[in-house]
Amino acid sequence: MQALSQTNVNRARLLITCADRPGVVAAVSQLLYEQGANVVDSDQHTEPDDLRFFMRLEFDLPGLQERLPALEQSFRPVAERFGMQWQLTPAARVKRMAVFVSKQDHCLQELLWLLKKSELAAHIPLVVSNHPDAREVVAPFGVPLHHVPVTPDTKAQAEAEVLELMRTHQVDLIVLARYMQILSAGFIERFGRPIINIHHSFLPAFVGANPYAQAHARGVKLIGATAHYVTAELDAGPIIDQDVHRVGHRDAVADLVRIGRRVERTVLARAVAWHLEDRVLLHGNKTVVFA
Ligand SMILES: Nc1nc2c(c(=O)[nH]1)N[C@@H](CN(C=O)c1ccc(C(=O)N[C@@H](CCC(=O)O)C(=O)O)cc1)CN2
Repeated sequence: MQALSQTNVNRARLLITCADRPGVVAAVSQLLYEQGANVVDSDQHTEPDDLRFFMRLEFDLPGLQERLPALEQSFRPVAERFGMQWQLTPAARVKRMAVFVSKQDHCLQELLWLLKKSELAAHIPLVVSNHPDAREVVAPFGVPLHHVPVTPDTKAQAEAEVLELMRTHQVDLIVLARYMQILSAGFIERFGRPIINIHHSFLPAFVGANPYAQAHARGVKLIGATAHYVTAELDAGPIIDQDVHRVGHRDAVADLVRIGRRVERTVLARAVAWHLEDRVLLHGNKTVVFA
């Protein structure tokens, strides 16, 4: 069971995806009005290519916690009428986020710092790493680190151990904060919930390992970082956020790595915050982000 944060316990978020047609917005608004809800934020988008409709609403409903089952029950006929995929989430229900890291700890540090400053609406029950280095990073934040070494011969056993940790800690979201192990399709399927990765290049350029070395060899004038959902295909999942920074011929690979760290941690933090606030909707292998 996710913890309830101190945010407005009567606030909820409703995400909707369906085929676009007249009457969708009116039907949703009318239903919420009839249930006594007050809409405080609403955003929508219709994809021109396939006329797919996306909507995100935030609303307040007094006694939300007790009235949620009845609200869901009353919304179902509207969802069925329009063929909606939908998700109704109390804003106070804080997601449980596991962070995975290898040796580069700047993205982990960013997430832990933002959590400490209450700028990230999540609870981090554990950090998982294939190396022990981050133990000193997490200690001041009181977050346990589970060191699960991975070798080609032990990968399956290691993934089974990590999956059990995800289950026992009731993890809703995994964030790969420069975790340098490729997750198997089986792991992704068995976890069955969102996994966000920060790739240290402006995808789709420079997929895979060592993107800064690849970028330097190519003579790029921009380096970047990409936060994306993880799929079985490496660095090919739906992109949530990206950013870039200028570089030049005087910059060695080490300079690209140094400059890139700032971009990586900013992009990952923004993407994770948007996911935690239920602002990211999937559209095939793309996203609609109501930032
Ligand atoms: N199924 C997926 N797993 C992971 C993804 C992904 O998109 N899908 N992203 C990576 C992160 N990553 C780049 O951002 C990345 C990590 C690791 C490698 C790689 O070649 N790793 C080698 C071994 C590395 C080591 O010895 O530590 C490997 O696993 O064979 C490439 C890209 C995280 N996982």
